[in-house]
Amino acid sequence: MGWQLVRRTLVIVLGAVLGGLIAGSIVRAIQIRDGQVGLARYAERLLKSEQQLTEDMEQVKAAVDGDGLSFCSDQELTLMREIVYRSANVRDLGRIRNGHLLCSTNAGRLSVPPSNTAPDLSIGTTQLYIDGPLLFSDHARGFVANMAGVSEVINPLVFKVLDAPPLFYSVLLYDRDTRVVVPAFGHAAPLSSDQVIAGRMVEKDGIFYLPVCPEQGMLCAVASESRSAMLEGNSGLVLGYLASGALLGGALGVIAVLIYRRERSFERQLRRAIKTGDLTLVYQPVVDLDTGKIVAAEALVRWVNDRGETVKPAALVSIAEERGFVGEITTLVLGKAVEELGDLLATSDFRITLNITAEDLMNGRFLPQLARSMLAAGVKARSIGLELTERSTVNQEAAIQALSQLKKAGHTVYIDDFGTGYSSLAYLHRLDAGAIKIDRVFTQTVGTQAVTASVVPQILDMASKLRLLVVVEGIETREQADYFRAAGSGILGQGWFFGHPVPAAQLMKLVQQAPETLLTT
Ligand SMILES: Nc1nc2c(ncn2[C@@H]2O[C@@H]3COP(=O)(O)O[C@H]4[C@@H](O)[C@H](n5cnc6c(=O)[nH]c(N)nc65)O[C@@H]4COP(=O)(O)O[C@H]3[C@H]2O)c(=O)[nH]1
Repeated sequence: MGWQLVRRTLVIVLGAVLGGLIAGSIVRAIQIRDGQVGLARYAERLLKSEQQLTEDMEQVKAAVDGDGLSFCSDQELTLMREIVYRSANVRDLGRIRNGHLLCSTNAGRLSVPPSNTAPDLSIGTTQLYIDGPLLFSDHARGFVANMAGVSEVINPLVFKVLDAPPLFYSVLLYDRDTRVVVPAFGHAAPLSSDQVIAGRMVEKDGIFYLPVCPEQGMLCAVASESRSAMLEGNSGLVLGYLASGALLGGALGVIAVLIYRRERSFERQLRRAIKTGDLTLVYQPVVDLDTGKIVAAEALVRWVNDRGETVKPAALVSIAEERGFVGEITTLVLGKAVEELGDLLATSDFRITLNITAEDLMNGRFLPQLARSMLAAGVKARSIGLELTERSTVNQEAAIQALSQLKKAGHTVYIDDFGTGYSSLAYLHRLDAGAIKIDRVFTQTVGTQAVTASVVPQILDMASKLRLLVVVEGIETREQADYFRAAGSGILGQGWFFGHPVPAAQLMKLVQQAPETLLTT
């Protein structure tokens, strides 16, 4: 009892821990997704700033180019100073002739033009210096764009306003012809030119980088944020998720324990019912379609549990199979069937069929038990057929061996629910089964347009070639009965049209009655 309590508590605790873990990973995934959405929004803002800078630089150049004043004159220098004063991004403005800077707003007219150094990047006629020397002081350096006729020094803090830790930016120069990308402003981004141009999110060393390059212009941007920063914050929400996950997991654990207990109690009740013989049998008539005579019956188990509920046989058989005691049900059914119908079987050609499982086939006890029961009741082997689903014969070699033993003993083996499994014709031949029971899904297609209807004639044809007895299951209408009667001779039918499963006494009465004119002439 103590151990059981420990086990149940463990299941619930495990459920809670698992639930917490699952919720935790869901929250993390949500946080990362939200973080990436935020990063994309930030990248858009960077792009807008880049566009503004590009437009500003172009307007400044156009204003100087078209000023109509004489080159580097006092009037032009005054105008250029006004332009710089008004510009948000340009900090110094100069005039270039023959590749040499001849005057600038900061330095005035230059008697000796400064010597030219190699640019970091040349795009068309524009030469770009990321960290170029500035004229107003020996140590001053900055971003310089020398265009045809005009030189512009850009405010190094132009993007600084966008720095919003934990979000960081990098602005890069982009030469579309050579597909080369060179970092210019902001933080370093360890991406190759191709990665930047591709514009797809990349994660490197725990940092997400989102590059964006506009369709035009010479600037690209990369927005970045670390994974850990994305996962930080909103701890209330995270804790909430974790707690609900743990709660849900715990609740699932409780449900699992309850289901287990229910199954255990179901199993206990069933075992008790088998011991006390509380399982009963009903028999469903099987009719020769040619004559309308009841020639056989299928034994079907029935159980009303402690609560007065009728339990479906498929459910109790599957629990018994799962827990390894289905053989006890087979033994009980065999004993009851022989006890209830032994006289009829011993004194006539009437047959019954019993459902058996793969476990019965393999356990080695079933066959001798069957033989003993028949001997005691004076029943011949051909009076007892055994039904096996295709599923039970999956273990091919063992099934073939077990089936051949049954056949040798004189029993007919029926492949139940035929057509719903995976038996190939060749396999069926190797199994050496004597009969097939065509599943009721095929019977239902008779008289309909269902595609499977076309399978029925093929099954019948194949059965006739292999000399297999055919029982058609689930006949519910006269039309279905007529169809199969017309389809060949010697076919047997079973279904509500001929009769529901009934207790033994009622079956005996039905068998003794003259065949009803169930079939049309
Ligand atoms: N819709 C429809 N159904 C019809 C008609 N005629 C008969 N049936 C139902 O179809 C099932 C035929 O049995 P099964 O294919 O061997 O399928 C059986 C069999 O596989 C298994 N079973 C029943 N009794 C036993 C048993 O004693 N041992 C074993 N191992 N399995 C059993 O449980 C399954 C279900 O049995 P049941 O619920 O008794 O359901 C029975 C029967 O009541 C019809 O015209 N229309």
